[in-house]
Amino acid sequence: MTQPFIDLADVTVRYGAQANATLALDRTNLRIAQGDFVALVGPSGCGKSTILKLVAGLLQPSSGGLIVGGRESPSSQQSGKTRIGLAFQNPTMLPWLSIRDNVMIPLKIVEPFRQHYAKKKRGEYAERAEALLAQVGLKGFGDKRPWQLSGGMLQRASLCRALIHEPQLLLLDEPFGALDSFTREELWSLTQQLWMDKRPTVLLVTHDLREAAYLATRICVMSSRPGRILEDRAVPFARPRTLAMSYAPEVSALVQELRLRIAEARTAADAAQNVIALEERKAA
Ligand SMILES: Nc1ncnc2c1ncn2[C@@H]1O[C@H](COP(=O)(O)OP(=O)(O)OP(=O)(O)O)[C@@H](O)[C@H]1O
Repeated sequence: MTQPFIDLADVTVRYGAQANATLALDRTNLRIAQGDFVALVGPSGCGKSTILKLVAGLLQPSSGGLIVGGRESPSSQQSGKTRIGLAFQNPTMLPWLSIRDNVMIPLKIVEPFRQHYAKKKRGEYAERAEALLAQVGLKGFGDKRPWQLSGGMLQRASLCRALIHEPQLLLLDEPFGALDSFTREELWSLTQQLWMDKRPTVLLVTHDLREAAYLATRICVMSSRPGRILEDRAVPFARPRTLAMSYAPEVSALVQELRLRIAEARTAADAAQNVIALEERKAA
């Protein structure tokens, strides 16, 4: 890989005061090239969202080096230089705004869009929001309020909001986790389409291994906390991938291998925890 777009070099993150800090990441390394689609999977609490927060500039590493968008260590001010789109499991929409205005929020905040927002661009931006809403199947819903939409529709709108400012980097934290399986699979296709159109760099946190195999070009499996990348797998399947392909034997085999790897990581962590508990009981 030439200059990576994202580079975590021996990154350690501790939460809380030194005496009883939680070690979330321990000398974690992860390099991602521009335009790549990387899925982070691993046991619950292993530090996946912590990596997303670091990359978003919401959190600083306790030690180690961090490059985002080719620049070092993004603070919340610096991360403004890389346009970032975010979508989470529960899309938070401002209830007093229409869906269109919710989708347009990044354009009110992120430069260079912000300086044009109040002037002539307002109408142009509204058209852009409408076009994106139509692309995700929400044509005609721009005037509705968030409470008038289903969970799946809100998640589609939240993807539009994440993409409206044409981010170079898209951070997705279990964005489809709360949806029924039909809606989830529809949104996988949509996400693949949106990624293929604009090719942002994507970092997806998910517990769904079939989702990771369908969407990602690489899947990184993390160890139990403190998290490290245990395995970095290329996902070689041709694009555009279809839902039928996600049930193909080679995809199922990959999913099964990843499942076993995560189960091993959890068992190793449980065993280590038992040893610590035994030592503590002996010492007491
Ligand atoms: N603000 C915080 N203060 C203290 N501990 C935290 C904080 N945020 C996260 N942690 C702890 O750090 C560890 C990693 O958390 P993180 O949310 O990154 O894990 P995760 O892999 O995303 O979990 P999940 O899959 O359950 O969403 C967990 O043990 C968590 O309890």
